[in-house]
Amino acid sequence: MNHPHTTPPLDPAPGYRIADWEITGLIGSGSWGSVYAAKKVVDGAAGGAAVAIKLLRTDLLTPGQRASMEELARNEARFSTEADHPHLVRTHAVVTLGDPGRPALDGMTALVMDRAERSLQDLLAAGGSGRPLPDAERILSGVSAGLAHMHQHGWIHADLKPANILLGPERAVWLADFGLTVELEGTHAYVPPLGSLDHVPPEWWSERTGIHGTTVRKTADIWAFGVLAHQVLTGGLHPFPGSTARARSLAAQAYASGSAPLRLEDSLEPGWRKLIVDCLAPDHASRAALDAGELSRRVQALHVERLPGSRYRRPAVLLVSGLTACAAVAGLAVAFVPFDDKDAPGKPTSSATGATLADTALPGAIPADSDVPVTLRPVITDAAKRCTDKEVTPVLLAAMLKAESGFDPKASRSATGEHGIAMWTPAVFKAWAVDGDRDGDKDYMSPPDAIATMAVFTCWLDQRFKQSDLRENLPGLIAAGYRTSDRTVIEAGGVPKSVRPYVDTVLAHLRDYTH
Ligand SMILES: Nc1ncnc2c1ncn2[C@@H]1O[C@H](COP(=O)(O)OP(=O)(O)OP(=O)(O)O)[C@@H](O)[C@H]1O
Repeated sequence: MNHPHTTPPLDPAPGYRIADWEITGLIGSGSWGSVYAAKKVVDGAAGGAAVAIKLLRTDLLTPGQRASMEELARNEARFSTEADHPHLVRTHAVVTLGDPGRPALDGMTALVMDRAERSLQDLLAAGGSGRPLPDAERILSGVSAGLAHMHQHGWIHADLKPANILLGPERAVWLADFGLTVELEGTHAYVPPLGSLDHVPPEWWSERTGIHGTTVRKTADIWAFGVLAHQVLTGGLHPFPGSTARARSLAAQAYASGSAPLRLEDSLEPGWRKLIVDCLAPDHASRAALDAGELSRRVQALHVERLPGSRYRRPAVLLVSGLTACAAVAGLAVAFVPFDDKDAPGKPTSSATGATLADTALPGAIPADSDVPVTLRPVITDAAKRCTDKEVTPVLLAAMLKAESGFDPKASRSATGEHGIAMWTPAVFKAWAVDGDRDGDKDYMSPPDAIATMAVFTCWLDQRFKQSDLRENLPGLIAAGYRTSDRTVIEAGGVPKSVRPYVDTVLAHLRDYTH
């Protein structure tokens, strides 16, 4: 952020305890706080899960700065605790320090978060420029999914930049730093006049700053994403020329006013170039055509991951009429696109399995001789691609669907209010719903919607368990979490007794599909 200063660390020494955690060292300092490495205290010693603790300070400030900084601290605490998505950093606790003996710390807010290994900024700083980061598309895919979730809930991040993207264990990608996050009031909200010069949209400079602050709209995040995507795909190059942030922002304003063209790096692939051009539409109105949900869908479609040891590229989740193999399921067409380096798009699908050759090479692919209905196979395979975590595979989803409903799209358990092929309860489905067939609505009785939503939810469960240091028998834990809840499994420290028979059934199906 473009803040007046970076605060000196507060230096709570290693060994200092904050609620159930013990500080082990300083990670770094930002504009209004410092972040410390810490560990959970277990049996009196700091031997538990690793976390990061951000101490938000409001000392060292003039009274004028203090008011807006206190608001930022409140914001950060509020949005951090409400954020609940695999691509938003998770906050375990917000603690107000009570330490009258240390006035510098007394009354300070501490956010206890999942600990990242590095930020995207660190990764960009370490790499040479001109080449995409090794994991560029996967990172952008996570960022766009997190952003879509925020916008869907009416929040604007308002400070999207590489320093605020954290990269965690197990290849996690988290949006972080919710200090400037705001909730929409109608079509816009107000933030204090802060933000990274390199990532604010050109209209930011001409928006009035009133008593509420500066106007910010969702399209500001879309612009910031465009800048960030350009940086990630070119090893750090900003889309606008200039050796200082001020010069680059002037170049962006010249482009927005029509006096200079947009010149993106030649090396960008056409699909990405088009997406970045759309994100960097010169004004709010033209940028508003692209909402974060659509942005995320386009990014997922461009996210083509190379599988180690495979000559195939992982198929993107994409609708391309004319190139698709369609499977009619419950009267709905599900499209899916094979990708291969050498072969032309539209590579034939195997009519026996409904899956592409590339798909059968995917880890966890549904075997040709299984009892999974042929029409469902591409739907399940497609759904599994929504999750980049290796545990969520087509065979795991298939095993769960078999245990849930025996693959019956009309299944229903009225006693528990569970319906459809994935046995969703409508309220839970609503919270996670994905439009799997992209027909404009999300329906738990529609197999593509129900299965895509199952994939996204199981992906989140998988990440929740890994973050809670539950790593053994993840397929079993995922099945248990699906039948109960993430919290029940985490509190039980494994598969709860009540769902053991169900989990055993899922694991038996999984074995059938993998042996
Ligand atoms: N959850 C986390 N896990 C590990 N490191 C973190 C975590 N959150 C922040 N950090 C790191 O701590 C340092 C300080 O972060 P902080 O958010 O306070 O400031 P910043 O983002 O660098 O700057 P500013 O707040 O001014 O934008 C950064 O290096 C950041 O990458």
